[in-house]
Amino acid sequence: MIELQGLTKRYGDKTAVDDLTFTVRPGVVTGFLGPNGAGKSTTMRMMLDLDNPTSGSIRIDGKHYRELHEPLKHIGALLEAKAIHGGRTAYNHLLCLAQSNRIPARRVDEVLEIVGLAPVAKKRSKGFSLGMGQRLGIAAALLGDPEILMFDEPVNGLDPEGIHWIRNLMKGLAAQGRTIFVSSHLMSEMALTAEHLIVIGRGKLMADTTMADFIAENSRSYVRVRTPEPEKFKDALAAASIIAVIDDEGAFEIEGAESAKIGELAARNQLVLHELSPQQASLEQAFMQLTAESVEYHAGGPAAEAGEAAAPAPQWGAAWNTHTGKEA
Ligand SMILES: Nc1ncnc2c1ncn2[C@@H]1O[C@H](COP(=O)(O)OP(=O)(O)OP(=O)(O)O)[C@@H](O)[C@H]1O
Repeated sequence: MIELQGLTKRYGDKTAVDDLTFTVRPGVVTGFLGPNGAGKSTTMRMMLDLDNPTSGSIRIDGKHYRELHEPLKHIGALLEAKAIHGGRTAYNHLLCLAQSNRIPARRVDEVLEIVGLAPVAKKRSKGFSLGMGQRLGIAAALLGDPEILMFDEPVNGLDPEGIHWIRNLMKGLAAQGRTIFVSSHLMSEMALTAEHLIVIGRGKLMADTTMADFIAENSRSYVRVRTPEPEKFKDALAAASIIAVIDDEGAFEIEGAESAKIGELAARNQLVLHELSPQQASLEQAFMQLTAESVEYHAGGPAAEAGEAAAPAPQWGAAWNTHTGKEA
């Protein structure tokens, strides 16, 4: 479980993360959404102790990251596949991580098997494709067999097979009772993967709810009807006091009535229907609706704010030795 309480991060007078309070629970995939610049990466970096909050706190299974004894055994993360030292073989890369966290070497073979890299374990990661690099990053995240896993944009640049694989991996890990927290810009992918959603905009919490409720609450649902007898259908609707609007294609859009009721109404009036379909917005439409106001830079809008030079970021994992060394 990951618990955020009043988490705030300011860079000068810019508030990147603004008083975030939420809990990421085990057993489900929780999606982390927000427009560009909303503060997702900053939040994830603070969760991994790569950045200090200005105020507020983060608890990983009840403890601060620094209090975790061998953090890799509690929380694993895929931030950027590029962080891998290209000169090493996949096996050696993982072995170094394992050794610095006192994880037995046999676990390296296990994770290579899980991510499907066993056949190329002795190859240098320099020659790896993007998909192989992602798999290696995931192998590193799984190394300590942690109960909590975080993935920042895990499917970026992957082919459909790779996307499918990561989706099933995350769902499988959640089904084992682990806590899975994942950010992605690909709404259609998120809709297939996540059961719960945390949505932020301009650093603030905008939604903390199930996927189904998020879509229902932030979009319009209606029944779409096409008929070759629109005038008669209009009369039938009017007689039943049902209000409809007609779209550009001449189809009826009816809110507040179930499709069964509309179908029965048409049957009673002996009307032919060519379409009778309940319409539910996609996650993307619901997301756009909710976050329209909080998008930092619209297309064609103002350029990035001046003076926002981002400091080079420490890599996650760089401090593993220090932490375990200090507290071992
Ligand atoms: N080191 C830094 N110094 C100054 N400003 C920063 C720094 N890091 C992030 N910011 C600013 O904080 C805000 C949040 O950035 P962050 O990268 O966390 O957003 P994000 O939701 O991950 O965006 P994206 O989806 O584009 O990756 C942005 O306005 C960004 O410019």
